[in-house]
Amino acid sequence: MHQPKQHPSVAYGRVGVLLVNLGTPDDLSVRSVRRYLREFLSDSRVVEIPKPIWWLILNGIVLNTRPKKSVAAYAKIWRHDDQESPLRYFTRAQSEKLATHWPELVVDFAMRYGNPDIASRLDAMRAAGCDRLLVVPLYPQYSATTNASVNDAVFDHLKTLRWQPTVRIAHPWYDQPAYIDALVQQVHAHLGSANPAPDKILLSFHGLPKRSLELGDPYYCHCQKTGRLLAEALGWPHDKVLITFQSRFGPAKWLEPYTSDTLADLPGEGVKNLLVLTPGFATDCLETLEEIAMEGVETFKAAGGENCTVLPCLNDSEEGMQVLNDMVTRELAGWLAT
Ligand SMILES: C=CC1=C(C)c2cc3[nH]c(cc4nc(cc5[nH]c(cc1n2)c(C)c5CCC(=O)O)C(CCC(=O)O)=C4C)c(C)c3C=C
Ligand SMILES: [Fe+2]
Ligand SMILES: [Fe+2]
Repeated sequence: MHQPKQHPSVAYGRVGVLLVNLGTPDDLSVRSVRRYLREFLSDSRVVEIPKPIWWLILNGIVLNTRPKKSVAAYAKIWRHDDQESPLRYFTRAQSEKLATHWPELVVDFAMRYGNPDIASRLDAMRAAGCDRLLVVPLYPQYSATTNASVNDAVFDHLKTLRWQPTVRIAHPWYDQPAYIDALVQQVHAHLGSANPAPDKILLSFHGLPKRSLELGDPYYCHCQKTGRLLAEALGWPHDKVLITFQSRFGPAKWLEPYTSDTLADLPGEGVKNLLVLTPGFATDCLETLEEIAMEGVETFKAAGGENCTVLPCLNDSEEGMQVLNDMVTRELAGWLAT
């Protein structure tokens, strides 16, 4: 008997939320770190040097020298009990708490570089019946190097699908009241117990090549706006809230001032007690736990600084989850109404 062609047996009608963070090595081997760095640094959204020249530098120098140093740095912050890096641990935790808060949604997480990869998670959400998908690049401030790169990877995979989900990309939340509020709550909680009170607050954001700003990347301006709104919400004068940029990579000029220079200069300018936040990172990672909370604090103290507290990223804290829940509420408002 003639069998009608089966409709693909996909349940449908569900809404998915996919959190996407940067990526991180799978383990502490040089091999894993090299693989992750190769994928990361081969992305033309991240390194904009002409391909043939960069290929020679990347394969000739960077991937032969950097992985060993990076392994040593990751080893200082690795979560051995959880067998993963802080970045993946906290992203997983955010995803799990979001899923608990939104039982009607399919919530998952992916990494732009490394595992779990975006393509496999998109397939899993499709198989779970999601025909609408909210992709959340986990960066409060938009940059082409991060957000646009996530979008590239998502749409590269969607290109392979016949039945694509309806896709929405979360708007960056650098100026959202819930985000500024979460940072204010964190600072107030610290000030309540800080003795002595900090002379200044330093907001350290991940850097970018200065050229990105000149070419129109809004990241620098988003960082400045976060800083201004936070200072206003705290009622602190603007010169007491400093904005600096960390994690410079390579010989080009990056966004200034550099965090490391500022940390070395502040004690000489009379700032002995400092509070540091890294509000550009949704989760703690190598760049916050090692570069700032370890190396940065050491730099400040070696220059004569007395107290330097580095607050954790919002991570899966109550304040952090409020930011994500608020963002999902706003993004899905249209979909849930239909
Ligand atoms: C080479 C250029 C880089 C650009 C541009 C860049 C932008 C950028 N990165 C983040 C967030 C993170 N970066 C992290 C690590 C990291 N970043 C670079 C380079 C660039 N980043 C490198 C080479 C590394 C690896 C560090 C090392 O091996 O020493 C991380 C931490 C990852 C982890 O596993 O913990 C984050 C997070 C943002 C937000 C950004 C642009 C705004
Ligand atoms: Fe980076
Ligand atoms: Fe770094």
